[in-house]
Amino acid sequence: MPSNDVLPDRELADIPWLLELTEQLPGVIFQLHRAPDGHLHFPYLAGRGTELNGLDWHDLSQNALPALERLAEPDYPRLMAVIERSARSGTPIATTFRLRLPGKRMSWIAVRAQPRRVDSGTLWVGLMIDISEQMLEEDRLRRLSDTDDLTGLANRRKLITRLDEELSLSNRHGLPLSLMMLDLDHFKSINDTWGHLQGDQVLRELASLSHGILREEDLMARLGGEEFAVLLPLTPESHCRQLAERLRERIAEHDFGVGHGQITISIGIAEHRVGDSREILMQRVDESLYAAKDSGRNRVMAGVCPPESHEGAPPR
Ligand SMILES: Nc1nc2c(ncn2[C@@H]2O[C@H](COP(=O)(O)OP(=O)(O)OP(=O)(O)O)[C@@H](O)[C@H]2O)c(=O)[nH]1
Repeated sequence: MPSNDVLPDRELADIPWLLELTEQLPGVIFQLHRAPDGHLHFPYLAGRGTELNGLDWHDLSQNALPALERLAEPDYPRLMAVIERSARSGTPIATTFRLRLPGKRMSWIAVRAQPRRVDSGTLWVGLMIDISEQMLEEDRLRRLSDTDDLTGLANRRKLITRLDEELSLSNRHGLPLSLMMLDLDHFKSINDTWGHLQGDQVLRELASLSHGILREEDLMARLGGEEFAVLLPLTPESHCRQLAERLRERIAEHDFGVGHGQITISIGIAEHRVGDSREILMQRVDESLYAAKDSGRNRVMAGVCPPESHEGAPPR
């Protein structure tokens, strides 16, 4: 191998050096060939990334299928569509996919490849690199930025993102969608009497208690302070009200360690009206919550109902 790291001349004598270099690459460089009948194979594969258990790279030089069969379920049709599009349009492939190899967790792979038309079909030259660590880190950061530190619930940011998605589904398909906003009653006096740390513990317990009552597809978020919201997809207001009453009761009954019956919540609810914006829905829920506070706390109120039906839960 030459002593410097720049290839001096492209002479035949340099080929062993080049081969050694490619074998050491922390990834895979490849040629992928697609015949007119769709058959795919890798005429050339090199790099340290080829040392993957469970795949025989010699077989892949005849047929790419054993590698494609290792793709994660949704990635297979997507990658095949990307390859087809690239072959048709002559545009490069630039995508990521997940590959499952025996004895290993799912690996995230990034691929870049340039196509070229050849007599026998299409030939890509490209590279693949394992980006699993980077994806894990991105996932961790995304979770952090979506999560409320104290309670582990979603934060306002996450709620807004999910709410916008659900609103668009609801508007498109006329599906019911309800929103609940809940706020601890007289929480300041809990903090003043028991201290902020105990107050924090109450918030955490309230979060886990409520979380246990909700369905998998519901999203509970802490909006800040002692205010929470629950997004309930596919839920009309009548069901939302039942759930809110259950929550309210469960919390009023629970022993938070700060004196029995001291922790109660007020809840405002509203069902989305198709065509309304997110702001309008949130404003309606907010108004319901304030109405619940104004009319005595420890109760559930819905803005669209006449005031007399807004009374708190019937005595138990
Ligand atoms: N322990 C704790 N307290 C918090 C946190 N965030 C906000 N608070 C407290 O929550 C209290 C909210 O007080 P207020 O806005 O007056 O409301 P409230 O006392 O609950 O009264 P109502 O909502 O009108 O029933 C304040 O004492 C805040 O310091 C937190 O993260 N931890």
